[in-house]
Amino acid sequence: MQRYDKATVVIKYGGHAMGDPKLAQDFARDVVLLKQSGVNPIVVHGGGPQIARLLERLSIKSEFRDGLRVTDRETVDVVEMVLAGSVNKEIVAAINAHGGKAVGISGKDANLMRARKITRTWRDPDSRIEQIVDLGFVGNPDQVDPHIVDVIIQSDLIPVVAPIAVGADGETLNINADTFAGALAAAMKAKRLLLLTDVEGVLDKQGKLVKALTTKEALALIEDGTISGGMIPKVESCLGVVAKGVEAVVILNGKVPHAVLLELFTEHGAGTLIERSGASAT
Ligand SMILES: Nc1ncnc2c1ncn2[C@@H]1O[C@H](COP(=O)(O)OP(=O)(O)O)[C@@H](O)[C@H]1O
Ligand SMILES: CC(=O)N[C@@H](CCC(=O)OP(=O)(O)O)C(=O)O
Repeated sequence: MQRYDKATVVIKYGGHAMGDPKLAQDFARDVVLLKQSGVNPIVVHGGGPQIARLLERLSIKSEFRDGLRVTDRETVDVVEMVLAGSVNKEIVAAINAHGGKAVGISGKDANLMRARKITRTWRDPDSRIEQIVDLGFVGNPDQVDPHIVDVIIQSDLIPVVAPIAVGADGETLNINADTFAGALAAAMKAKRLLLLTDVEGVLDKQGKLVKALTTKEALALIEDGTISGGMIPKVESCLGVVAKGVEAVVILNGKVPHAVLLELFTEHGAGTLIERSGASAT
C-alpha cells in the first residue's frame, strides 16, 4: 500500500459532490483526519450548481461550451461572489467545525494563479461544424506561484482554494475547478490529485466504469463523444497533470461516503486512475 506521510494530496471537491449536507460533513471530517495522519491535503473546490442557482435568482442566463461556462462581465462577478465567498467559507467552516484549521483563499491571493483568457474551438454536436467561441472572462492557468499555499501548509493549516485567477490586465478570470486543481497539483508536485465528482469515474459507451485510462484512450473517448460536458475539462486536466510529473490522478465519486479515505488507504482504490506511464500508483 502507498504511504502518504507528509505527501501533498490535492483534492478537487466538485459542486455536485457537495450537494448533500451529510456527505459534506463527512468530507470535512476526512480532510481533518488526513491532516492528523500526516498527509498535507489541499482542497480546491468547484461550485457550478451553486453559481447556477444564484444566476437563476438574478435572472442571468448562462451557457456552457465543452464544460466551460461562457462568462460575461456580469456573470464573472457572480462567479467570484459564489466561489470565493459563500462556497469557500462554507467548506472552511465545515473543516474547522471538525477540529481542523482551514484557511480559505482564491487564486488571486498572493498571485497564486495568473491566467490567460481563452477562446476555444467548439464542435456543434449536431452539425459537427467547428466554431471559434469567445468564452468571455474564462482563463487557463498561465503562471502558478504556490508560495502562499506552502506558507499555509507550513503553518500546519489546511488551504481551501477557490478557482478564481487574475488575468494579464488585472481582470478576474473564471477557471474551471478541475483545470485549476490540476495546475496547482503540478506546481506543488503533489503525490496525488483526486477529482471528486458525482459519477463513479469515466464511463464507457455502455455506462461501465473505466478503471484505468491511458492518454491515448482518453483522447479517443473525447474525440468520439463518449466523454462530453464537464468530463472533458476533468480528463484534459488529468492528462496535463500526469505529463507534468504528478504520479497519478483519480476521478472518483464524491457521493460515496469517505471516498477520499477509501481511495488513499485501501488496496482496491476507487474510480478511474490516470497515471504517468511507468509510474506504479497502486
Ligand atoms: N464518459 C463519461 N463518464 C462519466 N461522466 C461523464 C462522461 N461524459 C460526460 N459526463 C458527465 O460529466 C459529469 C461530471 O462533470 P461535472 O458536471 O462538471 O462535475 P463536477 O461538478 O463534479 O466537476 C457527469 O455527471 C456526467 O454527466
Ligand atoms: C470556466 C468554468 O466553467 N468555471 C466553473 C467554475 C466552477 C466549477 O468548475 O465548478 P464544478 O467543479 O462544480 O463544476 C463554472 O463557472 O461553473
